[in-house]
Amino acid sequence: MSKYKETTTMKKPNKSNKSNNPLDTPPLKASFREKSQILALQKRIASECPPRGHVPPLNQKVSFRSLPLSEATLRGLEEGDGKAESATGGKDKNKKKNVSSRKKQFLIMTDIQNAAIPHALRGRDILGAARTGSGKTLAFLIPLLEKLYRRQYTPHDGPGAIVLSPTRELAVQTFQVLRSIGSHHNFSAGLLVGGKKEFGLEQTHVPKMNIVVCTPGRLLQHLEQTVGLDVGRVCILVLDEADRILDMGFRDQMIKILDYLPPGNSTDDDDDENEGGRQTMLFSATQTKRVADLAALSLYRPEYIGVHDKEASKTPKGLEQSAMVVPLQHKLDAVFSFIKSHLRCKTIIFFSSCSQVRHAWEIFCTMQPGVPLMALHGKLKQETRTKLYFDFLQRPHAVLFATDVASRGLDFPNVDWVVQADAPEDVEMYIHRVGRTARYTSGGKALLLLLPQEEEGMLKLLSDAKIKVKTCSMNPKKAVVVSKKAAAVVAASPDMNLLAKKAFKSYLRSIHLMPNKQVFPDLGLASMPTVRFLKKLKSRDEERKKKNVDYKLEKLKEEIRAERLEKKIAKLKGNSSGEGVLSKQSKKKRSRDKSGSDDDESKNDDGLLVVKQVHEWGNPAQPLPEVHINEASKSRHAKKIRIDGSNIEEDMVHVDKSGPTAVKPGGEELASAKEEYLQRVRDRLTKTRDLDRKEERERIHEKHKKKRMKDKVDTKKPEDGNDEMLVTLGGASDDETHDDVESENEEESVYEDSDNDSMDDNSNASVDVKAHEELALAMLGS
Ligand SMILES: Nc1ncnc2c1ncn2[C@@H]1O[C@H](COP(=O)(O)OP(=O)(O)OP(=O)(O)O)[C@@H](O)[C@H]1O
Repeated sequence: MSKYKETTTMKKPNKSNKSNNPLDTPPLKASFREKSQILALQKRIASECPPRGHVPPLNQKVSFRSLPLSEATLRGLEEGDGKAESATGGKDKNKKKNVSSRKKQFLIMTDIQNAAIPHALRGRDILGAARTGSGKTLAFLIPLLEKLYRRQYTPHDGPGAIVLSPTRELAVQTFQVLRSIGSHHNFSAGLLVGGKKEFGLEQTHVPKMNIVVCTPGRLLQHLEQTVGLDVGRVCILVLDEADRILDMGFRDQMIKILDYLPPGNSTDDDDDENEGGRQTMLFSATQTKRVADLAALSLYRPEYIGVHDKEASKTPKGLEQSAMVVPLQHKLDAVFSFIKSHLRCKTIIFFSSCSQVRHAWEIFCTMQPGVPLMALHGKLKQETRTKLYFDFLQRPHAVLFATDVASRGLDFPNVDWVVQADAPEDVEMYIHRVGRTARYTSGGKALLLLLPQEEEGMLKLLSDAKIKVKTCSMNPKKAVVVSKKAAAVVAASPDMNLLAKKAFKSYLRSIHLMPNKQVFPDLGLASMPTVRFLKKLKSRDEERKKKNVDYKLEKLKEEIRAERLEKKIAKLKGNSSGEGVLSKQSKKKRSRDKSGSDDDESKNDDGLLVVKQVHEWGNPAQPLPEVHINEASKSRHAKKIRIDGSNIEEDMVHVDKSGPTAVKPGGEELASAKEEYLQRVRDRLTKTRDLDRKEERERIHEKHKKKRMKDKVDTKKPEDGNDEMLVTLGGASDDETHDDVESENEEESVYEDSDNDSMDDNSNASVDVKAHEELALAMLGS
């Protein structure tokens, strides 16, 4: 595939930045064969182009070969996309041999491609809308490549096309598809996303990139700061997920960016070769008013292509959608129950904020559900984000906790389930989130968790938008309660405690900020009740903590043992009744404690730790199984209680393995026996703790060792040196330039420098996903 070709002849900057003069077009460098192919393509485009406003019927199954496309693009499409390999999780030992057979080939156009590409080839501006997973990426990348090809751009000609993506991951993915289908073109392409430190290095490469795939912020940074960047020849601009670009507050940046670029199409002359101006294409699965605003800013007589507008549903055909009502306090239970009963699935779980994602991920990691857990959100370092993205891409089974940073455009193969733990803020967000599954022709399932308050409003909103959602409820046989364990985890660590509070606050904030108050009613949040709500949860939290500590039970056990011992001692002393060894006061206390525990039990039955009978949460009739707390944590917990002596009664008889100690309450004997006993317990616990710590250290050491080994293989440099931020998509690769590249690659080992944010205990990830590594490397830059 691609070999590097350093573009050494830099074009002089065009100060005006508005070069639209046809005379200013790049000199003709193509071979005679190419020139005649281009002429033939131009003729075909002119004669075969559909009239304005034409949208072909659906399900036409038209082949790419029937379009006036260059041989280079057709070959790229037919050779396909290496991403399909990842579906195996890279576990196939014969991978190298089977690569071509497993590559996803693009032979037949999807509906949006069939409808949009012919108009786009003619140079018309496009406002494209089609369901998620319907192939919009190729619908804009193919015309883009073709335009540069017909205009004979070479790596020396600088930027000719820009693709803007709202998120970094989406930009990476688009870049990946571009490299795959553009592998027979001789264009230079680059990926510019924020969060990387190599801005200076990027600056040297940007002016040489024919195709720039980027996020708006980073592009603007370059437009403003990179000397020598001439965007005067940009003849095609794509805004992927256009509505989101505006959503995210990119609007001002977009206006500035447009100001740098050549003006858009402005002529009615329907001939692309006349170079009327910059062609602009906007794509999204959800067209909103904002996109229309943007269209007004940058599109001229756009062709509106909404291929699924007349369809019964706005979501993919193969998608099964359901919703389940879950009270807030059972949300984690519901999510964990879901994970436990879908261990062999690939699942994305959406939360509304970074801290909620972190919180759920941290808590569930401690419970080791038996499937790799990952967390993707905007507060991670870019390197970590990229690694996670590729890690999840290649895994056959995993759970990804994510914010909406993963809701748009990402095309993870074989996602079985999308769970929305927090309701989306609007229908558009719902559509994009569920659209991470059931992509192209595959099926998928989506589950929406709703608070009782949200149920009515959200379901109405969805049905108004022609989205069919079945309501369902939890099967109690599959439900588990994690509240106790979660409370223990939170109680055990101040960091977790802080995170839990943060997660809850940001959840409240997100609900409070929800624009649609009919769907997200007060929840006690509009004014004062916010505090009430928080208070409520605090007390619940404390309850959970107490229950989890379970010190009363421990105390009771201790007392029973002591009572037995007391009897034995009394027997030895000839006091058969045993009276007086264990004080009446103590007995009273014990019975009080017993009744207290019973009370606690009944409280449990009433609320948090039970779910309703079949299909309902909160019914006291049927207690749910609790999540297994592993032995290590149990013993650690017990130690904690006893080391600080909190559960040891003043006036009690104690016993340990080394033998009974009879003590009289209040006496000197009692004091010294107690002290002795405590000392023994302390010693024993210290020993066990040391042992536990050692084991834990060894476990972590082992985990890091595995990770290091994995990283070592992962970071093997690609043979053809694809870890550049500037790549030539395909074509020429003479020895001279290759040598240059080899030496450059020697310096590049960014990926080696893995951070320690391993998101996943299971580190036996496949190491053989070169295509993805290459992109990760490209993204990380040099
Ligand atoms: N013509 C085609 N033949 C076979 N597979 C295709 C074709 N076009 C696209 N695909 C595949 O369909 C999947 C979805 O494509 P893509 O990511 O472009 O969808 P999208 O419409 O952009 O989705 P979203 O709205 O979520 O961004 C990808 O895996 C892609 O490889």
